[in-house]
Amino acid sequence: MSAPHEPTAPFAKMNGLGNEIIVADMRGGTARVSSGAAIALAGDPATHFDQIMAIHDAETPGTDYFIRILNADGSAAGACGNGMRCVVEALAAENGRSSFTFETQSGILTAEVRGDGLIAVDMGAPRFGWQDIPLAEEFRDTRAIELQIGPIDAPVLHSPSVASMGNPHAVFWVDEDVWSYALDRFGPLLENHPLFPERANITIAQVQSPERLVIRTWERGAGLTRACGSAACAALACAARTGRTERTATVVAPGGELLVEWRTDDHVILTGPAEWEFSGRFDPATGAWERADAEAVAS
Ligand SMILES: N[C@@H](CCC[C@H](N)C(=O)O)C(=O)O
Repeated sequence: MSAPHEPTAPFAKMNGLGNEIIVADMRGGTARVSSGAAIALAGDPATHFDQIMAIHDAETPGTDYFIRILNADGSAAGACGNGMRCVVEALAAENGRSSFTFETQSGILTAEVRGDGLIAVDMGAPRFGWQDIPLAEEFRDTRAIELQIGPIDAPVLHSPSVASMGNPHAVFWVDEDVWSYALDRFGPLLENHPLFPERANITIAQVQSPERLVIRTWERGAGLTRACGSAACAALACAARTGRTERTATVVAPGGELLVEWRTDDHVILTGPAEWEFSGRFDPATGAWERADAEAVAS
């Protein structure tokens, strides 16, 4: 670990159901976390993360903070449900508040700490138009688009539903156990398929009952993760839209269970836990970092 250059910013290493998150406190200044810093932190096993959630001062009246989201490859993301829960957990520990209004690249969203300690994030409305996702060509019906992988006459995965939750998602429906698919091999090919001009998060989903979905996700810019909140929301919305499930279901990811509700007002509510691991300070330009003392706990 190299010595950070000044000025440094506080961060907390956290996780949302095993989705590895760094919450970076960038308030009170104009500095941003650079792509290079993100790549450096992701490449260090001690700080490896799937997303950085950078908390900035609010830009729009009526909002509390602006959240910038970076993937492990340094690219920007419009949404991160598990990361938003980590942000809420960190802010609630700091100021005792239980509800927040955030602005992100994809719009305004609200979140609250529930009485049982779980955190509910209003992820907004799913969008299904082909330009919204976006797709490179017109598909009038995005409940099942023409896309497959594997032998042409016996595809391994095919006909995904697609949706935007502020970020692009493709959901492939499977009958077999989700662990029987080589998502580490197919994920990168599908993420970068020419049909997705902004790449896409790739999920395989097995419907176990109208109230239970099992998913695995290859995340755009991060690879295989133990949970992806926006993918859980996209999978539930696509499942309900195609009559596969009810509008409320438990979505099971490798890291555990999330509750997803697609309300009648079109908003998707994602509920689950968030966990603090350790805190430190880092240089947002380079990613050089140091751990806080054992006594200096969550930021
Ligand atoms: N882990 C996230 C999604 C992260 C963003 C994604 N990789 C993208 O680039 O769109 C979640 O919990 O939603």
